[in-house]
This record gives sequence, C-alpha cells and structure tokens, in this order.
Amino acid sequence: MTETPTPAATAGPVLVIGAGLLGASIGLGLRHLGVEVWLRDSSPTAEAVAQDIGAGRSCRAAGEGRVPEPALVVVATPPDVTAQTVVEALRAHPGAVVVDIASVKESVLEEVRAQGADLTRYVGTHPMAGREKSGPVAARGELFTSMPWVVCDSGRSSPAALAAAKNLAVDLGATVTFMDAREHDATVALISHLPQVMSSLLASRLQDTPPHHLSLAGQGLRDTTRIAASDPNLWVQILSANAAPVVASLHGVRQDLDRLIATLEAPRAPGARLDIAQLIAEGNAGQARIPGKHGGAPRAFATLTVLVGDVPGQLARLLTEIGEIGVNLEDLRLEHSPGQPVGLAEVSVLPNRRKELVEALQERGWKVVQ
Ligand SMILES: NC(=O)c1ccc[n+]([C@@H]2O[C@H](COP(=O)([O-])OP(=O)(O)OC[C@H]3O[C@@H](n4cnc5c(N)ncnc54)[C@H](O)[C@@H]3O)[C@@H](O)[C@H]2O)c1
Ligand SMILES: O=C(O)C(=O)C[C@]1(C(=O)O)C=C[C@@H](O)C=C1
Repeated sequence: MTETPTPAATAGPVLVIGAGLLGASIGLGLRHLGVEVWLRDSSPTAEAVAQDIGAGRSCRAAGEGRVPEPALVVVATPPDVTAQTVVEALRAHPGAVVVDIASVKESVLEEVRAQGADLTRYVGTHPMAGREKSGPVAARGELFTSMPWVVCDSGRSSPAALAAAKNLAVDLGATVTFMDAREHDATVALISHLPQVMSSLLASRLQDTPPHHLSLAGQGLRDTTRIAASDPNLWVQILSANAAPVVASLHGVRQDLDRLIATLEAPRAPGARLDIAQLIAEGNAGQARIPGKHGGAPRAFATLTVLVGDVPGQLARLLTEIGEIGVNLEDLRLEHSPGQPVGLAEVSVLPNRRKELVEALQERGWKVVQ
C-alpha cells in the first residue's frame, strides 16, 4: 500500500542552498509532499547526488535560466558561510522568505543584521535532528519526524516569514519551538554541543587501545561515542561560534571531574563511597529529565531482548508479529554479537504490556533472552 502524503502548507518553489546531509534531507521530505524543490551547492557533485536521490532538481543541470523564482529559500550551508549566503539570497530573491538551519543562531543573525539585509524576510531556524555523517548520501526524508525544530524571530521577521518557517518544520514532521537567538545558543551549548565534546573526548581516549581490548566493547561505549564520528570541519565552526556558553558548561564538568578524581584517589576514605553514589545518582536525575518520544514527558519503557537469526526477513517477521499481537512498539535497537549468526533486538514497550508480549512471542517460537 502506498501512503498518500498530507498536502504541504509550504508553498514552492523552494530553493535549497547547500545540498548536503540537512539540505538534501529537507529536499527529500518536501519532494515527498509534492513541493517543487531546486538544489544549489558549491560542490557540483553534492548537487548532482542530491538530485539523483530525489531531493529536488539541480540548478546546474537545468541551467540557471530555467530555475524559477523561489517562494522560499532554505540555506543549509556550513555555519561559517551561512550569514553571507542568507544576505546574498535575500538580495537575489526579493520576493522570497529566507530561512537558515545553522546550528548556531546569534552570530548568524548579527552578521546578517550588520550587512543591512532585509530582516523582515529572514528567519533563523535550527532542526534538532541530524546524524554523525555528512553529505547528501546520508540524507533521510524522515530525519525530522517528531524532532524539535527551533524558530528564531530576527526581531523584525514578518508574520508571513515566521509562518513560512513554521510551515516548513511542521510539513517535515517536526515540533516547533520559538526562542530568541541568544536563548537558543545558551540552550544548545548544554544539550547539543557539550554532548559532542564529551563524546569526542571519551572516544579520543581509545586511539591507542589495542584492538583485542576494543573488541570487548559493549553497547555502553557505542552509545556514548556515536557522535564522536561527526565531521570535524562542521564542529570547529559550531564550537567556535558558540564558545562562551560551551565554556560555561565545561566549567561545570571540570568541577565534577575534579571532585570525582579526588574521591577515587582515596576510595576508602570516609564518605568516598557516598560521594561516588551521589555522583552517579545526580547523573540518574539528569538523565531522567530528558523528555521521551515526541517531546512528551519522560517515560520509562520496559524492554525485552529477542534473539533474531541472521536470515533475511527475520527482523521484518518479528516486527509484523509484534503488530499482530497488538502491542505498540515504542523503540527498537539492534545489536550484533561479533562472529555470531544472530542479532539481539531490544524492543521497548509500555511496562504494562511487557509480560503479555513476552508470553505471546514465546508461544510463537521466539527466544526472549531478557
Ligand atoms: N549535521 C547535523 O547533524 C546538523 C543538524 C542540524 C543543523 N545542521 C546545520 O546544517 C547545516 C549543514 O550541515 P550538514 O550536516 O548538512 O553539512 P554537509 O557538509 O553535509 O552539507 C553542507 C553542504 O553545503 C555545501 N556548501 C558549502 N559552502 C557552500 C556555499 N557557499 N554555497 C552553496 N553550498 C555550499 C557543501 O558543499 C555541502 O554539500 C550546517 O549549518 C549545520 O550547522 C547540521
Ligand atoms: O544525532 C546526532 O547525530 C546529533 O547529535 C544531531 C544534533 C544534536 O545535537 O542533536 C547535532 C547538531 C545539530 O546542530 C543538531 C542535532
């Protein structure tokens, strides 16, 4: 059955400048809704690949003279050229709303303002969704589904420009939050930039670890280092553009680290074990505050782990059968044991449905291991 997409509120044509991971993902999502999308990238290869995966039409391939005047321009270039690209787009397309999606907002807004551009047609935005990979090959049309998307009024953005920015995010399935650029930058320093730094610092400890030690790594190391694979070029730009708020967060980390080091240097000293427990409990408290799926209140799901044979169609069969049993799958994570012909599917469900699901799966012959 083919799904019929709901009509888009975004009016095309949309011109996406920067057809990398984010630009091509936006293009794919909009194309899925039937919106006319044009792609422009300083790299001819990125522009061609983005067109090939279905994210829109390449301006180069069509010939610039054939590109229609856009109603909306989405600037999805790296942060260090975003402000300049926004200013040029505002001047080149006087009838269009221009939004950018850079990970930092205040420095971009300051530069756009300093260049005397028309702020009524400009809106800074930031989808809180991404991947540790770059380029159009990694693009996904559903990247933004149920993810937050911040919209920052320039201070002079017109209601129509704000509505266009909001429509873009909502069309792509995101949840919109309005915030000014300064509050945005202070917020992402803690919830996005600090995690990147911590992940990179942790993963950099692994550089000289012998391979046979690394082969013992379980899910904990993988969970905490996924984003350490992110693009250094992008993160140099993000961290240097938001240095002060990141430094403030790092001072907090340094205090906790100093405390932990001092405690572990004398682990049997009176109060040491309590201090260690407290530190871990403080982490528990912070982690429990992270909202669950769809931005809802934090919710603890129950998990069960099912053994899935490494045979084509097995995972699809498991998912179909969970659907048939009538239990809603809240989350799914797959783990492969090295050298084993099986995978482990960790299935998250509402706690009051776990027992029923375990029994029904076992009856159908599945091996539930935890
Ligand atoms: N990667 C993420 O997880 C993520 C998430 C949210 C927002 N962002 C923001 O989205 C933007 C793009 O990031 P990305 O991950 O898609 O990077 P990317 O490297 O995958 O894509 C950037 C693209 O912009 C092109 N480009 C560079 N300079 C250009 C110019 N002057 N004119 C036209 N094209 C140009 C590059 O050739 C490249 O194809 C950045 O501002 C980033 O801060 C990234
Ligand atoms: O999942 C990831 O790969 C990300 O970390 C994406 C993430 C984030 O911190 O959430 C990273 C930077 C972007 O500005 C927005 C999203």
